[in-house]
Amino acid sequence: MIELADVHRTFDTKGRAQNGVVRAVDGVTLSIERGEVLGLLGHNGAGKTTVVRLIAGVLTPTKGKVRVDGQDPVADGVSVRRRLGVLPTGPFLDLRLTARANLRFAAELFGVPRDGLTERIERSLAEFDLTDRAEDRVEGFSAGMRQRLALARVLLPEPEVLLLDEPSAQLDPLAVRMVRELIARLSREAGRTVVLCTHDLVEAQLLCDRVVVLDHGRVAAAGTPAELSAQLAAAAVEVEVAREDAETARDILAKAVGADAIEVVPGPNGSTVLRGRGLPRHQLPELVGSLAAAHVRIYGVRPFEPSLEDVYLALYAGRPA
Ligand SMILES: Nc1ncnc2c1ncn2[C@@H]1O[C@H](COP(=O)(O)OP(=O)(O)OP(=O)(O)O)[C@@H](O)[C@H]1O
Repeated sequence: MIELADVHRTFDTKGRAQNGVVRAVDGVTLSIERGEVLGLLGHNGAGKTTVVRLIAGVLTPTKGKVRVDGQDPVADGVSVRRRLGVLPTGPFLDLRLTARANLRFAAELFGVPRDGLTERIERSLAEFDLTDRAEDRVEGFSAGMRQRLALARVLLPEPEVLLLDEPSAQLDPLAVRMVRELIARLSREAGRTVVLCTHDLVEAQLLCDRVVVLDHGRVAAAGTPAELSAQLAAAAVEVEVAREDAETARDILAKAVGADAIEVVPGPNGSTVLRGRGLPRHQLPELVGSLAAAHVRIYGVRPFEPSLEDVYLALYAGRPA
């Protein structure tokens, strides 16, 4: 339903970047299915927001094609925007208006039917825990309250596609959980398509069906979190041993995976955890046998499943930000 085909977007700058041109998006091809939650990851300046702005039709590609349900977000802007809910990173609320008035204004702007609108606004205020502050001007709101109101505003017209640029930035842990549950519910129950820009890898792992990692405007990796883990961060084993036996255990593990593939971290209750990358599963019993034969006190042996964070770090290892 959302297609980007070899999309480029450059910006002219006054001399600081190469030849005065920034390649914000540099040949991105990707498609996002209906009902999918797609995570856009990448360092600061990787091109995430630019991709979102291209899908929203706020920017025109320098080259390539963007389509939302077959329509061009720039040429068919009105029709495409009717289906999109965009949460930008910057402020877009009217600070002089109250929370309730901001929602009323948005409803008018997006042509939300008047029938049942008052109830809908009250429900939305309650859902985002803003009922008590509904008559206060937004200029007096904390960053987290503004973000909650911004989300309420985006969701009011019930858009089919949500483009969310860092939705949980600035939120306290409770609000973060609320927003994550909301996103999960919107995709699961309401079948909404969500494009989620985030720096939070736990959030991406939790919510996204698929993630795309951007690096200098290009797709550096794409797939489900599980696929990326399998491709990019080798499976490993974690062995928890008594601290005094860590040296012996390390030598034994090194014979199996090589000294460079071992990471040593403090474990619980004063123990030591040795993480060995790339140990084939069938060698695990032999490893445990060798450790036991050397009288290493073993407190635990577990396979280590790489998280999206490990994938991300593996992907960016040794590269400049
Ligand atoms: N309007 C603009 N004018 C000039 N350069 C721009 C403009 N918008 C984006 N850029 C540049 O394009 C590159 C990509 O920016 P973008 O905002 O898409 O990155 P991002 O991945 O969203 O970063 P962040 O994680 O910091 O939000 C950056 O080098 C940025 O400076």
